[in-house]
Amino acid sequence: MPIKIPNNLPATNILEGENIFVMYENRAYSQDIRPLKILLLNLMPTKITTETQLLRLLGNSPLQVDVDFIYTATYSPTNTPQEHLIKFYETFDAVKSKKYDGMIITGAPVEQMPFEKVAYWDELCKIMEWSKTHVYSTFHICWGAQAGLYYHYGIPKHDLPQKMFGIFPHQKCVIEEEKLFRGLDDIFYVPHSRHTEIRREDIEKVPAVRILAQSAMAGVYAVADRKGRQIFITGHSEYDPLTLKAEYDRDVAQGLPIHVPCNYYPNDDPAQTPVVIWRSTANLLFSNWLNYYVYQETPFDLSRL
Ligand SMILES: CC(=O)SCCNC(=O)CCNC(=O)[C@H](O)C(C)(C)COP(=O)(O)OP(=O)(O)OC[C@H]1O[C@@H](n2cnc3c(N)ncnc32)[C@H](O)[C@@H]1OP(=O)(O)O
Ligand SMILES: N[C@@H](CCO)C(=O)O
Repeated sequence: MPIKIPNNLPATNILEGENIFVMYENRAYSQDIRPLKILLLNLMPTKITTETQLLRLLGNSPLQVDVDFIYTATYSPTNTPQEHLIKFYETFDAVKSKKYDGMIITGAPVEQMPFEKVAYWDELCKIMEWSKTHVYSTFHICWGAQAGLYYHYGIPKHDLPQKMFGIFPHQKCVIEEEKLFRGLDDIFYVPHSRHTEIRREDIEKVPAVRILAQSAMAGVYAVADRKGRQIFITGHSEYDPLTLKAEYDRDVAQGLPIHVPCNYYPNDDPAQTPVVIWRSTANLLFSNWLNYYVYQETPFDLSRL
């Protein structure tokens, strides 16, 4: 939330110089407040787990948030109980006449397929096109980010020689104070779990987007368009303490080539309990997005979007 201070307090200049968000009295008096409308396009096979993880982070805010859930009409999820989808989810057709302050497009375990081979690719393209006129800011996660960068900007994904798997240190790579990372430490940690990557050199060819943060080990982390209406995040800040363990144990049980997740278990020993070093980053990332990129920028009257 912004700090509301008298119009001519000396601290105003100092805080504005640090890019701390200050709201003048006269704007505060005229600011209308209403609940935020967020759409969650859940492409994960673990839909209930993912909903819970994302709602936990969206709930860490004084803002009221109304969430609608959608899944794909052109691909029927096999791992989520039908009753759950019927009770809590809609498809795009049911929501496409509405407008939203924010949308989240999740990851999906389809990154090793060409985009066009994914069963719901055409539907996802329609949703991403619609998001440009019906959503103020869209937050894309992992494969959702790769899909968005490819659809909107033609940026390709590339196979990695081995899975990017573990908790990696990151740094912002823009000079100015970036609102998405406000309050984060100079080095912050994020889980990654993917077989593909997007590359700096491909992104730098597209003037409409810029890289906001990266990791020396895990590569590009955060990309955004110039207005912050599209955010693309390659990691999984929302993951629970034991999500990487579940993925690791699953792959070991199936005899797949998998290494112990980096920086996760004490002494890299899978018998020990992982130590969470990414939770505070996750909470700040989502509350910063909700506050600075959604709440402060979206029109009060969404029909004017
Ligand atoms: C890069 C990222 O975004 S990472 C995010 C993805 N992370 C995860 O999915 C982690 C959790 N997932 C898992 O552990 C596993 O996928 C499991 C255990 C849930 C299921 O694994 P399996 O039984 O081996 O695979 P299964 O054949 O059921 O397909 C898994 C998922 O792949 C996706 N999928 C597979 N083929 C297709 C396809 N042709 N088109 C679209 N989606 C597909 C679906 O999401 C499917 O799950 P769903 O039907 O419930 O939506
Ligand atoms: N995080 C995913 C990667 C596959 O897209 C998994 O381990 O299942």
